[in-house]
Amino acid sequence: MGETLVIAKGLGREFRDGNAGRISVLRNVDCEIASGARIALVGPSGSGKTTLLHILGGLDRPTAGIVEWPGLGAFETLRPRQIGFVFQSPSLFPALTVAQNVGLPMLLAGENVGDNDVGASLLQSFGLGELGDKLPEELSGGQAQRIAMARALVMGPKLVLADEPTGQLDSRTALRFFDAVFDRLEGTDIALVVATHDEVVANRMATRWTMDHGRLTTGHRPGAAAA
Ligand SMILES: Nc1ncnc2c1ncn2[C@@H]1O[C@H](COP(=O)(O)OP(=O)(O)OP(=O)(O)O)[C@@H](O)[C@H]1O
Repeated sequence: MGETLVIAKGLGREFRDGNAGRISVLRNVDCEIASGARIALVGPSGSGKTTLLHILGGLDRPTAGIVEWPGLGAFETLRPRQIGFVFQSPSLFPALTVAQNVGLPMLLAGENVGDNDVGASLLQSFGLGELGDKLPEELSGGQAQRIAMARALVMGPKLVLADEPTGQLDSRTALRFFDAVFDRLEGTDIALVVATHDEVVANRMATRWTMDHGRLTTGHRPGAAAA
């Protein structure tokens, strides 16, 4: 077991609904992410997966329970340096080229982007090396998602939280993409949590978390291919 990066206990998240009532989206969720983890987060639409990822990434606050980042330092420095986040919709900036989108976290962190060799090599290993000069409007949805993953990895974070990063790819292409992602992660301690509806992708991860009506069951899959 690696270093504990994130730990959550008794998480609850309520939202107001349209009728001035409240809906409970997360209920008493306990979970922990260790360095090097490969976790698939599965569950039906609306079960609370995105909400959990946002809280684990410090993008949203729980209404009950606690979340802490013992292995990732101060809250203010979590992103983009410690946590790379892939949003369900890839959210690339339309006026920036693919290469500029991938390099954006470095720019925001005050780093010298220069030729951005890391970004270029990420694009290359994801089979997107030819797209650096393209604008987002010229991409397919699946390409945009993979570029968002490259952007999440460019700072060398300790944790990547990815919300349906292959939702617009067929299972075979998604698996090939994850092979490339695992190759990039080989020899690093980077932890990966992927929300997915794709069983083929989920089975590639060592650990499965299952969300059902806001309740989370965590479990290890001893026979899984990835560590
Ligand atoms: N800001 C919000 N205000 C009110 N309700 C919300 C808000 N965000 C999410 N919800 C509700 O919380 C529930 C869980 O949403 P969430 O996006 O976390 O589910 P999900 O499992 O990621 O779904 P999907 O697989 O379709 O992406 C849904 O019923 C959703 O409508």
